[in-house]
Amino acid sequence: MERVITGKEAKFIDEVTINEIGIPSLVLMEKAALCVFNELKNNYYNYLIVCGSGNNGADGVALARMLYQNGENVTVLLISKSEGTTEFKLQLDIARKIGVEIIDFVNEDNLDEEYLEELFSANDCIVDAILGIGLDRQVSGLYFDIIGMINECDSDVYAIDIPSGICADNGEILGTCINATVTVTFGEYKIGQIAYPGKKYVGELIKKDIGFLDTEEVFANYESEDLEIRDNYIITSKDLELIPDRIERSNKGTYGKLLVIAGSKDMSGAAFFTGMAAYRMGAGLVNIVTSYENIDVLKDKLPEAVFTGYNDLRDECEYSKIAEALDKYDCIVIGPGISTDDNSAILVEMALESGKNIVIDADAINVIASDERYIEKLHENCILTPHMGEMSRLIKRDISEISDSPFEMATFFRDTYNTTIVLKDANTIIATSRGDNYINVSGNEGMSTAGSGDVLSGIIGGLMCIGANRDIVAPLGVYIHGLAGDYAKEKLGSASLMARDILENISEVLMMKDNL
Ligand SMILES: NC(=O)C1=CN([C@@H]2O[C@H](COP(=O)(O)OP(=O)(O)OC[C@H]3O[C@@H](n4cnc5c(N)ncnc54)[C@H](OP(=O)(O)O)[C@@H]3O)[C@@H](O)[C@H]2O)[C@@H](O)CC1
Ligand SMILES: [K+]
Repeated sequence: MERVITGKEAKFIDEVTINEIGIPSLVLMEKAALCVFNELKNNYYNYLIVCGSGNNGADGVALARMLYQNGENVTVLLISKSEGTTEFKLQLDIARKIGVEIIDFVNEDNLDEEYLEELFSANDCIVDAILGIGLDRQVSGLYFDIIGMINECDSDVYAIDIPSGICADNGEILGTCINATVTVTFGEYKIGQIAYPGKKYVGELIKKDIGFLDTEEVFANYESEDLEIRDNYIITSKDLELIPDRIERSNKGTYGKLLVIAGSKDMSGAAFFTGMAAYRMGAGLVNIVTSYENIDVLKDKLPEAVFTGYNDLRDECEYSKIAEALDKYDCIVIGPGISTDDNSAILVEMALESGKNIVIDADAINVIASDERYIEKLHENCILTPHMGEMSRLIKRDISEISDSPFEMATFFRDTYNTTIVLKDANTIIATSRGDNYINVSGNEGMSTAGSGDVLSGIIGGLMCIGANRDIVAPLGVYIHGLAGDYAKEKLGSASLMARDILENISEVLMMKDNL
């Protein structure tokens, strides 16, 4: 896994590197500018570097100097009214002395909108050095207009560190933002580059090491009074190694027993997808608990499973049959297609009281949302997997409020109920009961299709079942699900992609792990 940091955490790492270790700010800046220069040199005819007057702008001016000294056509456009940081003033002074062409838009009265539009389209590469991680308020006025004009022209746009206007802390767009072709960032990825809506505007994201002190060392050894460090990560393909290996001399008992409580009248598909996904992940034995009428059809589709049927759980004999199964099995998935009737409420209560590792999905979430009694029973071994609608019912907030700040909502829920939550969205946020947060980076738009969520709950259940580390099963499962969807998209395109295709490509992901 790789760390993803907020803008404030990035600033803290800057400060420790500069003030505690003694690496001068200008040395870091020179390296930052050099990294962008190496991406750009000899690739375009004319470069326009649009600069604010913070250190992001200073990076831009340093880059202009490097391009100029490499014999390229480069112009700097200054758009800030303020004098700027010490580094900015110094970079500007050097650039002027060396002979870089500099247009000071704010202080020249004869430059108008038409002039600017011509200037933007005359340059085939525009570099956005307006605002970086120091953005701290809504973008308005001249900055707003200029960002709009840059987005209108056809030139390639390279953003230094982060496209101007995106909040590095959470991906929010503060009024407007640059729509970048490429973003070159320094040190660690920032949340704003990975999380929607910011992610949409980052283009190709390139991360460069410019010599900051190691992040883990900074967070472990230095304290900041006004900064609460959060453990935010992304899962990458290297983490597939965390899927437990098959053992040569083993039997089905080695790979665990999973109870899948899924499906109700007319909803047998959900039980199939969840059970099959768990088997594809390598689960040893899956027992599907479902209403009696589903069993014949499921036996036909998934003969590898065993089945426990029920009709009415107020019947003592049926109740104790489920209680016995709950007792015998290692972990549980509950919810896909179970409906929200009285039987489901009884099943949810029994599952929660078992204290086992449990994935809670779909209608089981709706049952929990319907009565305070259940939400209080959540515990650290639960993984809830709501989509936006289910989350809205769960925490009684509007969907729009949740989708504007999914990160805050997921972490709030985890902090309140000490449970793991997987908030499903274009980039799913996972807040684990251990206190780590993950932003998922795999998957695609084709996966918004019926049954996709059932497959996810089966993958996470399967991972639990084969003994993957409890703290990692949720983010790793979400990543595997997305990757299986990406394999499916490669073969079928996104419009035709169905839940069964995600299922069929789980094995591609596991083979990828074997080839690491
Ligand atoms: N040694 C280092 O530190 C290194 C730093 N590096 C680079 O520095 C960047 C961070 O630099 P930074 O901290 O100076 O902030 P930055 O992003 O330039 O913005 C601050 C300026 O923007 C202004 N401003 C803010 N919001 C605004 C708005 N909505 N609309 C208009 N103006 C707004 C704010 O104005 P003020 O509040 O002063 O009026 C201030 O002038 C980082 O992303 C990386 O590129 C690298 O070189 C590596 C070494
Ligand atoms: K920028």
